[in-house]
Amino acid sequence: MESVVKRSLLAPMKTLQCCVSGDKQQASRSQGQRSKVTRVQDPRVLRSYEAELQKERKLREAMNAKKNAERAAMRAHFRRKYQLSQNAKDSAQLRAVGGKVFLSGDLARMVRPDAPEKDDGFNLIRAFQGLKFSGPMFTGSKHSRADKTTNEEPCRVIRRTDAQDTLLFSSSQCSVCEISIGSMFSSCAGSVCARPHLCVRASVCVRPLHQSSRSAGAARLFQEIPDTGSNGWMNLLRFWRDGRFSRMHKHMEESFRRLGPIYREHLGSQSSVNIMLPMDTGELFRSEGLHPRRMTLQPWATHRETRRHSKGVFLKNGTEWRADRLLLNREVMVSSSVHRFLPLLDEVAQDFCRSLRRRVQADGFEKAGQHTLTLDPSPDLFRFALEASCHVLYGERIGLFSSCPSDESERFISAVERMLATTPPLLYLPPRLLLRLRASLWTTHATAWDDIFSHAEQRIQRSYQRLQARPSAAPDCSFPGVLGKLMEAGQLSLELIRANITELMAGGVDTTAVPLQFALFELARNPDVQECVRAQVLSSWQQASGDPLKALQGAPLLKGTIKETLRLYPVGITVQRYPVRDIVLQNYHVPAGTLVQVCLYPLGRSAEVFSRPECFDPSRWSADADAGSAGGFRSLAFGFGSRQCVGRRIAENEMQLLLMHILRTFKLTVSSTEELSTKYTLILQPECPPRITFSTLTHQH
Ligand code: HEM
Repeated sequence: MESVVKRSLLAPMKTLQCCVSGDKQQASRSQGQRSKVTRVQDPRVLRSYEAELQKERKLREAMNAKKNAERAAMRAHFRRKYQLSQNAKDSAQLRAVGGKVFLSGDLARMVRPDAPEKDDGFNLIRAFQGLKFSGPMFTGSKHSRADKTTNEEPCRVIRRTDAQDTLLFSSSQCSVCEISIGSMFSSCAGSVCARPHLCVRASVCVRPLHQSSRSAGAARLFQEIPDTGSNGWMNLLRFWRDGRFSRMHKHMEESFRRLGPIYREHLGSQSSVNIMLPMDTGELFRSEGLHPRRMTLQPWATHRETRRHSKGVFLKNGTEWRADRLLLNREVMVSSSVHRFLPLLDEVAQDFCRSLRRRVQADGFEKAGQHTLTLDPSPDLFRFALEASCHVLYGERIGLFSSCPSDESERFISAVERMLATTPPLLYLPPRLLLRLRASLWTTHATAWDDIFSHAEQRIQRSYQRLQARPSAAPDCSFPGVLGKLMEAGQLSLELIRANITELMAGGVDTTAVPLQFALFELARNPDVQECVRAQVLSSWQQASGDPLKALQGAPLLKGTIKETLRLYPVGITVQRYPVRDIVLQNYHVPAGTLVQVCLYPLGRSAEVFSRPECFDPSRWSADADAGSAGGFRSLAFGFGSRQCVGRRIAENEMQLLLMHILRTFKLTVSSTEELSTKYTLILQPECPPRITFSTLTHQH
């Protein structure tokens, strides 16, 4: 019997081997042999084995196709994310499995990091996931007007009903996968489904992450959300009359106290839904779409349009924004770029401290070898921030710590201040009215921007000439600044480089100089905290042997100090988004396209979100302490997702490095530990800059 089986199997096995190895000669040889063998074998036995082999082959092919499709789906996902052209092979591999790909746990998590565990890291993969996980199609709700206008249709990832850790890639209209599988879903009524693993509605029923979406059926009407007054123009008049713009953050805090965790506000031409709780922010974040949009700063946009300047990432939207943003990320957000500019920031921070030390020694009073001087550090901090920005962006120092800094720089600093202060009152007027409004407010605003542009223009010209003059034969390896890198890359037109660099300049000075004032004040009025941070800084600095990156990594309390400062004094008091699908917040239905603002000032001071919110405690952000807390969406000063602050890495490192060197050099004290009054001028700042006492440490470390 054994010999019969062996003989009958031998030929087909050989044929198969030859097919796999591509050995034609051997294949034809074995064909010959087979004809010999089959002549002597029972054809029924042979057919049955051949059928078995055929089945096996099909199974293997199906498994291979599945694996290929899995890889193709991942490749397609990243291609779309990084805006690379699609690949026909990937599409074919996806088509081979009918557009269905079940991703295993790790891969699924890569494309769908539902709830960001950490809210402070920039992760290209996470930030540009660009995937929608639910939407009207999935929740069964009707498409809203705004939904129809949106032309984004990213891949959909749906949680399966029958598997805990598996995701189904579907692609009904997906431009990546190019496969139409609409029919797969259309026949299903949802409740009784022959193919529950393919049923969209069934998937939604078990989505565990969108608590609020689950209650969508019972959600209350949008109009039922409490508001602060239904007439936007009356409200705007009241704001102007009472000068309430400068107390916007307090107004928000008070409105939440009065109306609960969600309310609507109508101001002039703008209406918004205001929220603050992390669970609502999470829901908003998940619905921001591939091209997240913020509220347009209309006065800024009108300036660009009337002066015929291009817009940079701050003012752009859609695919244009994304294209510029990906190029900027490469130069300022990814870790290789941080390595490039960190030494430049460190150099400026060290120079600042040396110059301040000289001044304290020269002008302060001395006791037992310790020099002490009380001063308002804000003008110096503005100069520091400008010097640091220019060094990173243009690759050149502008000498602001010298005894007579240039008028040009002082003019720039004052222009940014004027531009910021005149923005909020102009923010809620329609653009046409802005243009007609030849009032001094608009003129002040527009000319402030003109000054900012002309400063940037001069710097750009200078850097351009410097780059041109670099000998091409022996290329200078030094970092040419972000501007130089963008020029070298040659992917953005000069006009777009100018637009973006000007925005980076305008956005990069006050935003860091002001939190530094608050940080110094809080460290000075919390001496125990100051000592803790200093102890960590000194030990880390010693171990890092002058390497700024290592020094920062070894002193996480510095990062905690910045996060804690921005919790209490967020530079921008809101982060705004227009959800691309209908969502449910606090059990109210919020249609797609509604302006939703996360109010950071009330969030940072909420006892519901932070324990002892009034305490300045950098250690609350340490990994251990944070792990026990309610999770993400609590530290949002830089915004979130792919549209988060593009200058974040510059800002964080710049501020941490300066604090590090100040703590190594000085002891900080304040005469009064009273709360600082704050005002809102597009950014949150102290009403009166705090005076800080700097005392030199006897042994500088
Ligand atoms: C403590 C310092 C800073 C804070 C708190 C801050 C905060 C923010 C916030 C909240 C946003 C909106 C993000 C969102 O919508 O999710 C933003 C956007 C932006 N920031 Fe910052 N920022 C800071 C420093 C900087 C610096 C130093 C620069 C330039 C070097 C900069 C340039 C920008 C730009 C260009 C955008 C627009 C990004 C986009 O729309 O793609 N910021 N910033």
